[in-house]
Amino acid sequence: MILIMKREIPEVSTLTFLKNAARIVKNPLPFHHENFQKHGDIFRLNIGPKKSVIFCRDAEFAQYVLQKNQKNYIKSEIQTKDLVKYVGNGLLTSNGEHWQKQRKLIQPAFHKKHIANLLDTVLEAIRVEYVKIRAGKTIDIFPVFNDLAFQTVVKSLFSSAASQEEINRLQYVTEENQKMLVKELRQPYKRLWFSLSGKLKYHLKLSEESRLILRNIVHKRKQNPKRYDDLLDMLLDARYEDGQPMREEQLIDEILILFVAGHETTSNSLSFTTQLLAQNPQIQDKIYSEVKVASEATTSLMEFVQGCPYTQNVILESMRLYPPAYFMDRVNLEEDEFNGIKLDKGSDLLFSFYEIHRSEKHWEQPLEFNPDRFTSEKNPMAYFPFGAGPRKCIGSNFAMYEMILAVSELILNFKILSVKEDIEILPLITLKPKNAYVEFEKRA
Ligand code: HEM
Repeated sequence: MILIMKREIPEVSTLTFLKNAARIVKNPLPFHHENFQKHGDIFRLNIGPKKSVIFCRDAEFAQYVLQKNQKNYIKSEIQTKDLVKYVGNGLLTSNGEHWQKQRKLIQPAFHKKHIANLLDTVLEAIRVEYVKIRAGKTIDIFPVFNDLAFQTVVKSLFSSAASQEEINRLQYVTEENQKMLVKELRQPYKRLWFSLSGKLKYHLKLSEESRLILRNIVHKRKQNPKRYDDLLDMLLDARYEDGQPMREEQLIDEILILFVAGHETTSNSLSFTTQLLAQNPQIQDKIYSEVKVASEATTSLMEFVQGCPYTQNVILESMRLYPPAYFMDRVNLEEDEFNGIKLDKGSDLLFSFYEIHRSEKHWEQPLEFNPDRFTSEKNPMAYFPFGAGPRKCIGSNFAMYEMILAVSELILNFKILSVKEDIEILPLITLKPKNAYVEFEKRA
């Protein structure tokens, strides 16, 4: 019989939390790091009377919660209540039976064989955005990738059914509402003011406007006998076990969710990757050689992306150091215990993927950018860029193929030059880049 010792969770007091509040609002990661260094891989942060969050950077514990005992863990209200009012109740924002039903229905649309049909559209969208890149000028690369990632999701969903004006408006609303959500989460004491001042109402109206645009696109598609084999066709074809299709408002919720989930994460990751490449010209050369060979040796884009393992490892390594989804929260439905740590029912858990991905326990020289570490696949257990378990990112293959196409197309056409030493981060709902300045030199 293995005897497991009971372990108390070290506590960080409310006073310490309040003393550090200003720097936590600016960037919570150094505060988290200091506490992990002081207390170990788990600590409880008291944030008010009877309110605390348990912070973890234990990969095994994360696997336990997200995979082994996932039935006992649900998402917190940030995603299932706060985000719902803007994007509705779909994959990212629901729990329990409703989530399960939607996941089963939507999963097949993201199968590799369907994504293969979308890759030409994705590459076309990438090329349109890269026309904006001017060689010899210092630019912040984030806005380019931000537009690229939005265009890619919209065009994969609707082919050419949405006008550029509609796409721009959908992007504007998605981004404005995400900014508003950040304000609500970071400044909860202003919630009453947001409501009284009409700010909240304005943002809910924006959501309604998006829904109207999407309803029109869906109606037109339903009347059009032509097949496009885009994501919208897949979602319209999908049937629940009882043979019924998705209700129209549910379909619109899911589309809004794909905008939110698929756009900022990808643009963050591409921005960080580009900055890391700017600092590592020898890695750009290796990508260039691989991509040149793959583009000559393959006949489809699916073959091409699968023929670029080094480029893929560069992106994986970039997401290790800068995971766009840098934390994940869960709440336990019933009391639980893991390795002697007792969790009361309803505990708020927050796993820091940023810390797990940089932990010396799991990674050799963790702060070094070394794509080759993924060749040996030594540490898959401590790597969570797309989450884990049944709620793992449904768009992970789509995102990887899109990013391989984006990086390879960039390197085929340009050398990326470094213009600043450090890579700045802005940890909001996702881990965003800040001042992502680089320069480009056109390849001959
Ligand atoms: C680099 C790009 C991406 C990253 C790092 C990323 C990361 C993640 C993570 C960590 C989760 C799990 C959240 C949780 O369990 O709490 C997730 C879920 C999700 N992602 Fe992604 N994602 C990316 C791109 C995409 C794309 C391109 C799409 C769609 C086009 C997408 C759609 C979704 C959806 C719908 C969910 C919810 C799945 C569910 O709960 O069943 N993601 N993503």
